[in-house]
Amino acid sequence: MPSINWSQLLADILVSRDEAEFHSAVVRRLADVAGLTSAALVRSQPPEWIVTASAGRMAGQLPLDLAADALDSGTPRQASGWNAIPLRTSQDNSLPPTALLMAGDTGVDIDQLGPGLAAACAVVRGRRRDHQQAQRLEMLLEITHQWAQTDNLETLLNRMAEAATAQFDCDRATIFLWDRPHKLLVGRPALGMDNNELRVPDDAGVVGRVVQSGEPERVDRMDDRAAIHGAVDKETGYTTETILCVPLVGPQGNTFGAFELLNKRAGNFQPEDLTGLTELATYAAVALANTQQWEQLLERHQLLVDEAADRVQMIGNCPAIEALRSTIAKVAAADLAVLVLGENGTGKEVVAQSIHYRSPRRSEPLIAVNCAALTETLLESELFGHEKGAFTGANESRAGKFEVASGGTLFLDEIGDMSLGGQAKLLRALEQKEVVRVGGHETISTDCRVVAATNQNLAELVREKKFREDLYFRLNVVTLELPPLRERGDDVVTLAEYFLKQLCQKQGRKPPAMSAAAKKRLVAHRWPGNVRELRNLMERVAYLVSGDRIDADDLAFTLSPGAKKGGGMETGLTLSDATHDFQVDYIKRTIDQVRGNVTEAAKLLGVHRSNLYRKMRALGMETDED
Ligand SMILES: Nc1ncnc2c1ncn2[C@@H]1O[C@H](COP(=O)(O)OP(=O)(O)OP(=O)(O)O)[C@@H](O)[C@H]1O
Repeated sequence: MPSINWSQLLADILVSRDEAEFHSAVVRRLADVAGLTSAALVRSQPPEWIVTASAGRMAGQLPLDLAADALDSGTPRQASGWNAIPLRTSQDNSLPPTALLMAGDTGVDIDQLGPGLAAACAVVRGRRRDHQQAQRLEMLLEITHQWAQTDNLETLLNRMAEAATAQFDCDRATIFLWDRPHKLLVGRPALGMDNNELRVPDDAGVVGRVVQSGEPERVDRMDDRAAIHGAVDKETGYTTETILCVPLVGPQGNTFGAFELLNKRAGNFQPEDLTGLTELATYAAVALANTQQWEQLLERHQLLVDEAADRVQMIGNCPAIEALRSTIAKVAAADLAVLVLGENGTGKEVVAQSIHYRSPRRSEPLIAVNCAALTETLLESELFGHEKGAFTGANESRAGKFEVASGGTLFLDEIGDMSLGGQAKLLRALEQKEVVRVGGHETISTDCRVVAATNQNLAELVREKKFREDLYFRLNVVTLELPPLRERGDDVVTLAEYFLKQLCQKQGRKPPAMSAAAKKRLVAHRWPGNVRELRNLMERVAYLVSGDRIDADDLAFTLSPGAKKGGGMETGLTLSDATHDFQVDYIKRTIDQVRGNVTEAAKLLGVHRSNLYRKMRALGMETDED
């Protein structure tokens, strides 16, 4: 009596990697049974039949009607020497409708064979599902990691579509975002559409129903075409045959869009595709929410950048300033190192800001460092950063200005005051585009454009060997020179009126008008403190002059030490103005004498440090406390 070797079939279950392999093993084993001429496994996938495995002599066509009969009735059928046995199991309803067809005198107990094989198929299928599940999770992890690094919505949507078409073996994928106020679903990517974007009413077709109901939907090949919103196919010339669509649900449980797959490459979308896409959509929803927040942040940042850029204005129409403005416009985009020369207070920092905000680096930081204010050791830590414990007081690691300004612009003010040791380190950082934090070992790449400035004659310093020649050439690719204010003619008045307007606006009042005599006096002054001095004067005037007119007498100038060189103190001042000017001048000279050390200056002047600050403020002088 021929019989099936069940122990061999058991071994087949163990070694088969998937159902297809197991089906082949089954029909091979059956063909070995004496008396059997042919065996085949067939699966019904309307409108077609798929022969998943066959063995033996295939005389003529397989009796597929008989197989259909057996599947419909759920019991074995016999006709014209063929047996059709439905593979069904009571435990697993997810088995696709499959039947075993056998020809010849089987002698096999067919009542036992159907449920036995079905159970074995279910085991193989289950194992395959577990394997796929593990693979899917692995892939999901990889995909979501990639998504987490994407901060641009467009790129993210494209990546999601790519990942989904590959994972679900389908032709297209589209992510729809719901524009509720306009009752629209905006789908991207959308091949064949303008801007790669699709706009459909939010109640149209499968995707419309999915967002409205919050429930997934599936359309198979044989389903009613009416379910599909035909207008899009008409426009793109594409034929949609199968669809799988799931809602995108936000963190508050709100549906904000849908994830749609089109045209599974083989057959219809399967239940496991639905599970997989639902899972993928959960992660997609999180990534999309993050990106949108990120984009909002970027937009806000951009607004701040625009605001900061608008505030930088280089006022003045004299030929030198006009020429400077046009050179800045040319060099800003070129990413070249720029050296800005000019006396104190002429606007060197304004030039650095103008360059930065006109350059492609404008959205990145602009960082200013005053090289004169720091000792060599402090400067090194300021520029390159330090690691925790690198020196006494380094309680925490800190990034240096080179790191912070990476991508943006580093403004090195008073570069002429940098020590030779500091210059050597700066040169290395500029050449290698790398820094090492003080007390650290790791090299950190930086990419910042350097704009340096000084009020000293750098070429002279190079000749005197106080400034490195190689650094001078590295910083000095383009030189911009700011003229002193006394050489800018009527720009003094333009600037004075600009500052006055700005300062009065802050106080919420109309700026007072300047008399002709006041303007004349402004133009005649030598302005040793340049634009800064003018600004300070206007600040005082804006606070002290309450009327709507400024006269020459209202302008009590603050003479800085440099003014002496220009011919001494002005005459024609009231005694009170002259006393004021003398005090300002004397304090400034004393502070300069001790290189900016206010405590030392206070000692020389015989006053307490805090009293000196108070006096300076009363005189309208700038203090380093401001
Ligand atoms: N052309 C200008 N238009 C408008 N404001 C200006 C102009 N030039 C200078 N200022 C203003 O004058 C003040 C001093 O300018 P800034 O700090 O740029 O000068 P600086 O040359 O860098 O000075 P220092 O040499 O002391 O560092 C700032 O308040 C600046 O905004």
